[in-house]
Amino acid sequence: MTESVTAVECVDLTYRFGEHRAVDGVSLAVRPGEVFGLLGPNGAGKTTAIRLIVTLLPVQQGAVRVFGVDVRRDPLRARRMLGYVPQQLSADPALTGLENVALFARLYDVPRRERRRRVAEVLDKVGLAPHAGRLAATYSGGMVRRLELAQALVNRPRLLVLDEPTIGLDPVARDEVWDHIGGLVATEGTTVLVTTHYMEEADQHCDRVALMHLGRLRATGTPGELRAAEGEGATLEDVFRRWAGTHLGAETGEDFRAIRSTRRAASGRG
Ligand SMILES: Nc1ncnc2c1ncn2[C@@H]1O[C@H](COP(=O)(O)OP(=O)(O)OP(=O)(O)O)[C@@H](O)[C@H]1O
Repeated sequence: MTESVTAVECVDLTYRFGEHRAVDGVSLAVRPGEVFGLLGPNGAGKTTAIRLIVTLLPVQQGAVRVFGVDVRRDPLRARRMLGYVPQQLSADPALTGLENVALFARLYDVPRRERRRRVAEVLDKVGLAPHAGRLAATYSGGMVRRLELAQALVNRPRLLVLDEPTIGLDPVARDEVWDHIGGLVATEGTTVLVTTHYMEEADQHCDRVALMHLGRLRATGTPGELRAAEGEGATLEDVFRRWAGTHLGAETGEDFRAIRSTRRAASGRG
């Protein structure tokens, strides 16, 4: 089924921390059922933009609509349609996988009689059913990410918003996370808005991307369009480097404790 309403629409969105414009006149439209990547280096403004979209920061200037709902006017209605996986850890290491997801089912107000089934369903969807009874503290970094995905999915969101979903993961775990994201789009028609600074991943897994630098969108298009405009043989990294004048690094595989410190450092909370 084709939906005509835009999944996420930002119109001249601006957000200031004091005098500093973290997001500066951003306009973008995410289409229903696409995987849209917001790309940029640390400090580009990606997380701030995402937080505005998921209603965790108040819109100061401009507008955000999620499936036509103005998040400033009706944040509760907007929230009901979205699932959000923040960059910071949202899984509790002292709970089992199942308990973590059950907690989110309660937070999202999933009807009591449906909770057990929904929790089992999403754990199965992310491949964690066999490990549901284990403490999250014993999970690998990739399993933690998939658990967080399950937490966000228990609400059956139309829009899934992921902030750096593969940061700190090894290449195999990263592929697994992307496989699950791709599966969701294919089976449920979920719209995905994702931030990343891994250009190769964006190239491979996003339908369209927007490059963000110093609070502004510098280029938007399919990865193929952006590469072609840059010149023959160009990579998305080349496109990005031209706009940002910087290069983006790689990460190695990590476990729960290491990923916590990586994500803390990545979010500036040291
Ligand atoms: N709470 C805050 N107070 C003041 N400035 C902030 C705050 N949060 C972010 N900023 C600043 O706003 C700008 C954008 O930050 P933001 O976290 O949105 O970038 P980002 O692209 O998501 O980077 P990262 O990948 O590191 O999260 C940066 O210059 C940052 O220092």
